[in-house]
Amino acid sequence: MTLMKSWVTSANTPDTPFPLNNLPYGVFSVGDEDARCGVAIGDMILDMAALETAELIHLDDDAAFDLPFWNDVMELGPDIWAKLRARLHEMLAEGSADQAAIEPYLVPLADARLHMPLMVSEYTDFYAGRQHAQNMGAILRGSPDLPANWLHIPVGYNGRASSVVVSGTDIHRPNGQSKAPDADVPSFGPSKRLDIELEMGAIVGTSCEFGTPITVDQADAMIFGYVLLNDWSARDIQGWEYLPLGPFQGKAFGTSISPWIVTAAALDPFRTATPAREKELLPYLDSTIDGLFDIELEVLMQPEGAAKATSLSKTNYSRMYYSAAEQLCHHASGGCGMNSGDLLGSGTISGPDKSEYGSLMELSWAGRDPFTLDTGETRTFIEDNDTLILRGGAKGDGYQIGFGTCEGTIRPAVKFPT
Ligand SMILES: O=C(O)/C=C/C(=O)CC(=O)CC(=O)O
Ligand SMILES: [Ca+2]
Ligand SMILES: [Mg+2]
Repeated sequence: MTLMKSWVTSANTPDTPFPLNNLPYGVFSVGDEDARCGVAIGDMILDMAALETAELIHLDDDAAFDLPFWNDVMELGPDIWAKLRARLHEMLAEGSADQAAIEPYLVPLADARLHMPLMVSEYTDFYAGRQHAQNMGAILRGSPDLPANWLHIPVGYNGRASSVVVSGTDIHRPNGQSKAPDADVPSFGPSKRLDIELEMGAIVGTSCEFGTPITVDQADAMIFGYVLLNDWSARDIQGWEYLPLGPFQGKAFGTSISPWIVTAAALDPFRTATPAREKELLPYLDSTIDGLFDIELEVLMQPEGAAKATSLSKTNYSRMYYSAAEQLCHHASGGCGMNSGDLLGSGTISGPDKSEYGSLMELSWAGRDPFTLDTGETRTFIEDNDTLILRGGAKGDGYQIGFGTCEGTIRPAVKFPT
């Protein structure tokens, strides 16, 4: 696939994250105007609500775009998603007859504030990165051996939708209960081992009914798009609470996502197969599709006052063992209905080498091996006022499908009421 040219000339440069091939969906506002749906193109946002009012685009009998979320469009399903994308391509392509009519509805990205692009109905996080699972086993349980279920089940836990926030939202260091290895009793206070997890988030567009299982191929068709996702993790809280039921408060205080939903359609040229199966999966997890994507990912850290961020690691989404479609199929397999707006975290993405690790827990090996930033400072975990940044994009021939960044700054813990 090569660059599709647009009359929005900033969309034709090789380094823009938002060429005509991409067209990611976000929610934006300018000044004190209401937040509404927009589509990124080059360094501009196409104001979908204004286009709808001007009757230049029409999806449904109800307003679909003068809303601060994309859920109404997501619910309409793949045929309408394809029609919308085709209409956007037609309007924005070089030589389009619509150029003069559309031009007034472009807003500079630099003037806009970006909001959550969807209402997250529920959030589930998986554990599908093999290197990450082996590293966590080695660090926490003394052995890199995978749990007995891991090669058979996309392991996951139910997270919190209420604390999923858009990139740029500050996160307070959580207070919580933990127990130091040499302490007799637990204590309560600000986490001392605050971490990130580099993940992709898959967004469910169409629902499947309570009680109705789906195939992996059906699950894949339900996925509207993908975002970058940081599953902030308080390792000391997690380490004390997680047996026997898994993560709880250690991951409930915040999950950040990038502001643009990159559609499954835009990512289609970058599909890759899941890796060879070490153990054959049970038939309900069979599929005919390539469920992963070749998306290059990077983790960076920027301490307060530093002129630029330090790159900590680089990896690729195609490293995962299970695809989002397999995870969604497994999730629904027992009869659990999946809703439009469901967010599935891929699990932490770590490649085989240390330069590809997707958490500070792994990069500092549980704090034993500090790393050095470009400022000369060292870190094991996150300090107050550090900013953590995830970046990602799929690289085509002379263009890229970018996600924008997923970033957040850690602020000091709030004082607990006494
Ligand atoms: O191995 C463990 O005990 C813990 C693992 C995690 O914290 C990872 C988790 O949230 C799932 C993932 O992101 O892969
Ligand atoms: Ca996680
Ligand atoms: Mg969360």
